[in-house]
Amino acid sequence: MNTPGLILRLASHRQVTPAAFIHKHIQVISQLSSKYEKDDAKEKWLKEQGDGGSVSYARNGSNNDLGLVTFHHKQKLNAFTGAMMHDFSVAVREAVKDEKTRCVVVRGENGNFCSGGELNFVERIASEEGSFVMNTVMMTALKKLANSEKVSIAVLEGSTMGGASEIASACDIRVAHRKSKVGFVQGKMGVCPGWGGGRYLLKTLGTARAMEYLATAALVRAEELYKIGYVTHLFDSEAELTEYLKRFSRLESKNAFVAAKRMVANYSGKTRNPKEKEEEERRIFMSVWGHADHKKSIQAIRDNLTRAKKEKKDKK
Ligand SMILES: CC[C@H](C(=O)O)C(=O)SCCNC(=O)CCNC(=O)[C@H](O)C(C)(C)COP(=O)(O)OP(=O)(O)OC[C@H]1O[C@@H](n2cnc3c(N)ncnc32)[C@H](O)[C@@H]1OP(=O)(O)O
Repeated sequence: MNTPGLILRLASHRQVTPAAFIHKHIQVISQLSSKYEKDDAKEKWLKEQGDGGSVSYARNGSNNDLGLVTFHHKQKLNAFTGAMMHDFSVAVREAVKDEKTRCVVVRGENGNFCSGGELNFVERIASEEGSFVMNTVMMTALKKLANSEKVSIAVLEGSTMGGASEIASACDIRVAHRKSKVGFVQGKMGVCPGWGGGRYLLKTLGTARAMEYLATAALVRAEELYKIGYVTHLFDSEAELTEYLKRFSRLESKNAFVAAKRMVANYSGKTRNPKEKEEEERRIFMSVWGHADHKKSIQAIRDNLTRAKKEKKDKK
């Protein structure tokens, strides 16, 4: 069956959850939570669903500050299968604990990010158990990525569809090929964000635009997303993207780099009351102020000023 036909068939499964079913879902969730107590049982179940494709983690050879999480399923525009959701969780764990890197770049192979859930896999796991396992595993992976001390950068190319927009939104930064598009199309399949990315869609788009895009299954061009700040950089070539990514190696002090990420996360990620956020901000600041890097940087700036002043004097 071709893609549109399969999407229509899946959409006909749409089931609005009337209030009466809420109780059933609460019961079902508690039964499934005991059945799949450990995360690895859920990841194993997804791996067993197979269906091709993989996700890898590797350090970026030319720029060791960057760790690369790559989706491999080019014949289906990197659509995510169960095996890929399993691999994504493993790759994110490896990426966030890699002591050599500062950033995690998330990208699809072959010039395409990801076209969402792989339709045959999605159809096969269209059950309460499937929704619980997929949602829990992907939510855990996205939270790990968003809350890590690494700066995460999604490189959007070709199509980013449905659940893939949730991965992109969970990253700190989104850069996009000028001709790429993002489809907030979960509703077209009769569902809503289900990869645990709902909170990140709101955080990055704002309530009104998230509502508009999700309610209309909007397919949005990168240039529009750049205008609203969802995408912070547009690129037209691989060389330009490589140059852009080098910017994340400029800060000599890794301490200061991590503090910047923690400062941003403090006010955006966790739900804390303002007083706790201020105390966390102070703790973050005090972790870098007076640090060896701080003193070294003061001396470096002083040396630069002296050198610039001398050059100006010599020119006269
Ligand atoms: C809760 C989240 C939810 C979930 O988990 O399921 C979602 O992610 S909902 C979103 C699901 N994804 C989609 O609805 C996207 C479906 N694909 C398309 O709309 C188009 O493929 C598009 C716009 C991404 C690209 O169109 P284009 O014309 O450039 O390429 P083709 O359509 O010819 O696709 C090439 C090739 O890839 C196969 N393909 C693409 N997307 C999927 C997919 N999601 N699952 C399985 N296979 C996919 C497509 O069938 C073509 O294969 P071929 O064998 O050449 O026909």
